[in-house]
Amino acid sequence: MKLRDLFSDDAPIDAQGSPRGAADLDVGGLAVDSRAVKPGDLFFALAGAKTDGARFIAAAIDAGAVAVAGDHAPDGELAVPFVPLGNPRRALALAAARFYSRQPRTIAAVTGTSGKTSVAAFTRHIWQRLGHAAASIGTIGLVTPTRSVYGSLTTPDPIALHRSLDEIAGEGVTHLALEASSHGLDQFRLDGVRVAAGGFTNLSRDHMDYHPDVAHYLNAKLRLFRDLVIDGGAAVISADHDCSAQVIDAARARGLRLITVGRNGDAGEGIRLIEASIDGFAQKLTIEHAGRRTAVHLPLVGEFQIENALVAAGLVIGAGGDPAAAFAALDHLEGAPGRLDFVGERRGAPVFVDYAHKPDALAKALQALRPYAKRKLVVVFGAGGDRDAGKRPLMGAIAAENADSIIVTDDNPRSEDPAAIRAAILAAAPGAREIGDRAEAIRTAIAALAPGDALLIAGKGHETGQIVRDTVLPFSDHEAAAAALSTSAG
Ligand SMILES: CC(=O)N[C@H]1[C@@H](OP(=O)(O)OP(=O)(O)OC[C@H]2O[C@@H](n3ccc(=O)[nH]c3=O)[C@H](O)[C@@H]2O)O[C@H](CO)[C@@H](O)[C@@H]1O[C@H](C)C(=O)N[C@@H](C)C(=O)N[C@H](CCC(=O)O)C(=O)O
Ligand SMILES: Nc1ncnc2c1ncn2[C@@H]1O[C@H](COP(=O)(O)OP(=O)(O)OP(=O)(O)O)[C@@H](O)[C@H]1O
Ligand SMILES: N[C@H](CCC[C@H](N)C(=O)O)C(=O)O
Ligand SMILES: [Mg+2]
Repeated sequence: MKLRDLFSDDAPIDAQGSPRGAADLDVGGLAVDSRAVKPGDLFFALAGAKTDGARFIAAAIDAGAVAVAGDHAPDGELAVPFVPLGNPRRALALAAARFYSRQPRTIAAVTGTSGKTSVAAFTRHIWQRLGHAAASIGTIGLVTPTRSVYGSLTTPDPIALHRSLDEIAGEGVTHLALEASSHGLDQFRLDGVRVAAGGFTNLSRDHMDYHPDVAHYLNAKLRLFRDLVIDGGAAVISADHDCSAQVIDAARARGLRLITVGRNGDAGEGIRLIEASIDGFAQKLTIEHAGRRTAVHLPLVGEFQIENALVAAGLVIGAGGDPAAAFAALDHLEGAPGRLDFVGERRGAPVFVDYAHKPDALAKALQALRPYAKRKLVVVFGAGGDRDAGKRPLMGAIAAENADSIIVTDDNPRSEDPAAIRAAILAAAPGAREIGDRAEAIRTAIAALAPGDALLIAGKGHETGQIVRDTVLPFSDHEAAAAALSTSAG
């Protein structure tokens, strides 16, 4: 592709010392990491959290970059043309969208502190039931009708993202549900994606190691509605939270089609939850949309899954799906792997694996399981190293308040001292036990289960490794629980 075709008119590529004719240069690929540059690539030098890509321009050119783009030209002469950009991350995403030009024709994206992975999976399930070739991209990777590929980021970087969109569109995927993380939105990773419907679940404390304050965190999420959903698109917003009004205002300001969901959802355009009750490991709901009531049998544990299911149904409707068919599909939803996943029972006490690794999620997961614990509600959890340290005592206090028995263990200590992470949680959870080895913590918890108890193993969900320093040790809560369940007598 020609260099000129990667940029829109607001990126004047012939300016600032670029040699004449640079616009006609053939670009073979895009790169943001000098170590990944291939001959013929355009290298984007991005200022980052840890270092500045401008430091690696020489390395990128040595590796074969035919042009460089960035917000400031480096000192001295460059052997290749330089493209000056006001917002290089956004320009990168838009260039990636031009370079990898195909996208599934219907794309929905969901943001919020908790529930994104679940909503993306549910949206994919509903579309599939409606007969579409549907995929999802997020924390659990890329899932299409034919394959599943694990990815390390919730919202992939723009080059990987647009490459995937182009690839799956080529494979016939017509519908895609995407997770929009606050990092992804803040770093413009999703710009250039044609989002027909945006969803919002909720907002609570997370990522305070990245965002300077909650307002910044919310503003990053609001970019989905302010900047990304296409004109005339839909905004599907859970209406039951303090922050809901701000999200609704942002969507209104854009003139998006508003679909509010939940107990405060609009019973006309939106989806109002009229009533909900637990039915074993499922829930019975009555919802109202367009003045019509529908009974739903949601085959999932956890009140929070109602919010996720309604946002997913709203996204399907907002992207043009038939409401009655979308609601009928809710009776067949499957939870995303590792989200309040029932993995077995000992002496009649159910054991669940869940991905709650932040305060509100832990509270919601424990509250969701309370009805299943006639006797003790037991929780095994830890907190990640090199992540927001402020959430550790909050999670300790939430466990103390919502569980009857607590084992604090390790969850990806990364470069930190695992004992110090545990100590920060334990300080707020008096009486909790400390067992650093996660497999042993799970074994101990399962061995002690008695009839009437319920166990929540929280924090790792679908993960398959324990990150200790630079090493990822194979570890799965599912496997650890299965092993403990099979060896525990009774
Ligand atoms: C803090 C953060 O979000 N960093 C993201 C950011 O990296 P960065 O630009 O800040 O990286 P940097 O290390 O400072 O380097 C600056 C630039 O120099 C370049 N470089 C660096 C070294 C070199 O030798 N050559 C070179 O060219 C880098 O490629 C980069 O372009 O941009 C990169 C490209 O898009 C991302 O891969 C990277 O995600 C890192 C790996 C990450 O761990 N991110 C996590 C925190 C994240 O994004 N999580 C969210 C949320 C998950 C959730 O909600 O739970 C997610 O969407 O996954
Ligand atoms: N709507 C919700 N409200 C509160 N808590 C929720 C909600 N949905 C899920 N959770 C909790 O959050 C955990 C993570 O859920 P999920 O993976 O769907 O969210 P996510 O937003 O993708 O999270 P992450 O940003 O960590 O990928 C669940 O295991 C559960 O404990
Ligand atoms: N995307 C999240 C996942 C956290 C999962 C938890 N197991 C941990 O390691 O803290 C993060 O990287 O912060
Ligand atoms: Mg997720």
